Amino acid sequence: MDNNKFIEIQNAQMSFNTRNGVFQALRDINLTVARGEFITLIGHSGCGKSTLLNMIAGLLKASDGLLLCANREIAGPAPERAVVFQNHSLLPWLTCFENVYLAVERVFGAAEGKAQMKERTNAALALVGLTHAAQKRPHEISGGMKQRVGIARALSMEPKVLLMDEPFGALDALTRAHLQDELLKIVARTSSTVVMVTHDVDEAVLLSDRIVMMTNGPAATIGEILKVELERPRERVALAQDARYSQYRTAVLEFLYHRQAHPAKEAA
Ligand SMILES: Nc1ncnc2c1ncn2[C@@H]1O[C@H](COP(=O)(O)OP(=O)(O)OP(=O)(O)O)[C@@H](O)[C@H]1O
Repeated sequence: MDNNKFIEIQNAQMSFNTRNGVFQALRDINLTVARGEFITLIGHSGCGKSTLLNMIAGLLKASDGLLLCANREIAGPAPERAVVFQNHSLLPWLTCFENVYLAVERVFGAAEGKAQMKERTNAALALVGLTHAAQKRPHEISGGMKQRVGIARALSMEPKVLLMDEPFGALDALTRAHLQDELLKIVARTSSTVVMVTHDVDEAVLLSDRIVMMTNGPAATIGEILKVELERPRERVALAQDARYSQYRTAVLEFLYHRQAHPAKEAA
C-alpha cells in the first residue's frame, strides 16, 4: 500500500435532493491524505466541510466519484474511521468508562476477553488524562472532559483515521488550547492520520501538516491547499513569536476574507 495515498478522494461530488430540487453541495473534490498526516478542512459556514468529512466517515455516500481508505472503497461507516463530533455524543446513562468500553467491545468483542478490553478502555482514558473520571457520568464532568471522553472512545477503536468535526468548537478558549496541546501529543504518540474540520485559523495552523481551504458553496470545492512546514513538536507560545506562523496565518486569512469573502458579507 502506498502510504502517501492512505485516503484518496477522486472527483467526488455531493448533491442533495431537497424540496426545491437538487442542491449541489460539493464538486470536483480531489484529495489524497498520507498515512500519519494531519489535515484540517477550513472554509466559510455552509461550504461543505462536514459533508466532506461525513463522506470520508462513510456516513454519506458521494453522488459521484470515488473515495478510498487504505486502497479499499469507503462503502459505509467502519471503526477504522472513527469520528469525534462537536457535541461529543456520549450516552448519558453510562459512565465514562462504559461509554468507551462500548466502542471497544464493538471492535474487539469477537476476538478478546473482558480483561483485555477493560485494559484497552483504561489505556484510552489514560491517554486523554481521564483515569480519575472513569466512573463519572457525563453530567458530572465538564464540556472539555466530555470531549476528551469522545476522543478516548474514538482512539480506543485503534482507528486508521481519526475524523473530527469541530471537536473543540463548543469549548472556552483556554480549554480549547489545552485540548489542542493534548491532541498534538496524542497524535504524535499514536501516529494517527487525522482529518479535522475547524473554523479556527490558529487551530488549523497549530495542528496541521496541510490546511485544505474550501471555496464557498454551493458547488464548493478545494480552493487551495497550504502546506504548514513547522517542525514538531509544536509549542504554541514559541510559535506565537515565529514569523512563519504569522505568514501561514495570514495566508489562510487572505484566502478566507479576500479571495472567498463570505457571500452574506458581499450581499450586505
Ligand atoms: N442532508 C442535506 N440535505 C440538503 N442539503 C444539505 C444536507 N446536508 C448539508 N446540506 C447543505 O450542504 C451545504 C454544506 O453543508 P455542511 O454542513 O457540510 O457545511 P459546513 O461547511 O460544515 O458548515 P458549518 O461550518 O456551518 O458547519 C450547506 O448548504 C447545507 O445546507
